[in-house]
Amino acid sequence: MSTATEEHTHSFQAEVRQLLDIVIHSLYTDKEIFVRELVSNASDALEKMRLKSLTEKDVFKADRELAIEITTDEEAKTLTISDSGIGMNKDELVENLGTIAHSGTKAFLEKMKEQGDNNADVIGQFGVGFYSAFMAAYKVEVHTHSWENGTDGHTWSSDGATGYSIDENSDAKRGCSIVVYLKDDMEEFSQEARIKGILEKYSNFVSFPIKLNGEHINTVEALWLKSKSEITEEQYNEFYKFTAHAFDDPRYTMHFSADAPLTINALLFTPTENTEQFGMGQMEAGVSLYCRKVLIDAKPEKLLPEWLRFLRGVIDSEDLPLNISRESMQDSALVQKLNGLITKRYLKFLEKEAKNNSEDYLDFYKKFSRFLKEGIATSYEHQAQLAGLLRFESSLEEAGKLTSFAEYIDRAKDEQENIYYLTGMSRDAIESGPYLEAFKARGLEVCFFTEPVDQYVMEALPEFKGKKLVSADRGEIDLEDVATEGEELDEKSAEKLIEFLEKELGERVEKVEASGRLIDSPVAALTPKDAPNAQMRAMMQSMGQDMPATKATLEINPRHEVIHGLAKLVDSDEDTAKLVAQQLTDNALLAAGLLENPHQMAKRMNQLIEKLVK
Ligand SMILES: Nc1ncnc2c1ncn2[C@@H]1O[C@H](COP(=O)(O)OP(=O)(O)OP(=O)(O)O)[C@@H](O)[C@H]1O
Repeated sequence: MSTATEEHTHSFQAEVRQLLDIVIHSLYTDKEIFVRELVSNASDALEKMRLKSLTEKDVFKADRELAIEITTDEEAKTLTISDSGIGMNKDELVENLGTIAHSGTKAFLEKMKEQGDNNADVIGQFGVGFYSAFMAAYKVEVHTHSWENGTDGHTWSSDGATGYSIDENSDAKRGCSIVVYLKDDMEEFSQEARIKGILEKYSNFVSFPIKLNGEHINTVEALWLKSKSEITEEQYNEFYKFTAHAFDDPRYTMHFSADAPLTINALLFTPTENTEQFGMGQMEAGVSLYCRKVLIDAKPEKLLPEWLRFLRGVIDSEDLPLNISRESMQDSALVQKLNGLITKRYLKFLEKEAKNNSEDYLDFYKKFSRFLKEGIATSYEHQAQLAGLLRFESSLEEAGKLTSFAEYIDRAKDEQENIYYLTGMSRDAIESGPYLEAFKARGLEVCFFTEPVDQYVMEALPEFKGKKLVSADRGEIDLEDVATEGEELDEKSAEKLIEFLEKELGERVEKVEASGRLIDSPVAALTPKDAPNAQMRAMMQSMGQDMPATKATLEINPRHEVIHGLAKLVDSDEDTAKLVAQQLTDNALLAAGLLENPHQMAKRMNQLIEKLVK
């Protein structure tokens, strides 16, 4: 049927060869998924065609019906899936079916490499799209003509080994016709009944007619418009996998309708896996916008906030004008309103899940907390709800146990006005730092935040339910004195010591103070109000930003033996006192992550040791 005029052979990109090797040799036990992949691609190509025809006048064979035609041929052992969608020109064939454009597939390969032989699990989490056809095929042909008038038709053909050929094909119709030449043990896919059984699962989600050997087999149904009681879990799962090209089951399925203030039918899926965690690029928005069953935009970017890009599914609103253009839609007040309403509703859903199924929620949180935190740092509107969804370790809970701000408030005394937290590299790092002891001694709980992004997140979050969020390394926190062991340095000696320290330390610190907050440490450096703290500084510096030096307040512990000793040393041996003062300051700045020039420290240490051993 095709007329080959000139033949071109091409090699697959190395990654494609690698991928095909995995697809052909190891693979999914579930062989039939390749049918789903091809039908799903056909459906996408048809949607793109429908949208294109709204704006493009010059379409090749514009009157061709938008449909999918599937034929089985038991004798020839072939399965053919044809669509009248947008098709591909030659460059697009090379780009789409010769390289790996999809960043997810690259991540898939990486993950396969990491896991070695044990890859069945990994495969379950990723799609390999079109290439999955080679699970069943010894050869695949794609006959295609792009929607663009004036371009040529082509046939792409490959055995899935090293490369493919592209020939001109003047008979190619608009769209794609994919012929799968089945391997001997895959002949079942050339039987009509087998294919019919497979298509039953999702053919009704396709909004175009599907014909199997000439017979129309689907009734287009908008699952999201049906009532929950009519839908089985399997239907929800199939719908998710089909429309989102997903390979996991949805973790949460949220299906609701509302009449006021807008008429909405929404079906939102939260995936089981966060593919960004596997080092994939940023996900694209994945909730489609419909108006009365008609697709307006498959991936509208502003329908939901960017930090909800992991959601999949459909939002259908009758209030949208059908003829709205995609560009003006993005910025319309209506879409903004939808955005706000649905985000609130979804966060409420998460709140409920967190309360009723806390184990499952924690699993979700471990994989998806990054998105919630991104939300706190970037959207003021939903901050309060998002803050309630945060989970973290704290000084009053054992290691590994996560808690929330609400639980913190329950445990705190009524009169406590602040929620205290510390950020650091790990729980260990925070616990061995100088800041926690003062809070511990006073029975005050401190939340631990140990991810690098937490610094940004906490800086962006001023309060929770009326309690101020305060970093425990801040100088301005007024902690009441607690009775502790050790005699306090008398007032006169303390004043004298402070005067000595301020003179000796000069520009290195903002000021020196005696405080009641310290328990086990002789000194601590406290970050002044409004100055970026250590983690923030490190982050800004790693991004190439110049940071002015932060001058800390040096607090001394007048009950500590080292301070008593230093006070005496000022009178008896001023040189050594100076060395000790500088060294204590270095120690405090080091613990605070504020030490700019550590080389001096080693030199001074040596001087001190010298004095000690003499
Ligand atoms: N029937 C088709 N009509 C037109 N273009 C197609 C068709 N099938 C595939 N393509 C093109 O080939 C590309 C690669 O397809 P493939 O199934 O490998 O990945 P994908 O659909 O982009 O990603 P995924 O399936 O992982 O979501 C598609 O993005 C699309 O541009």
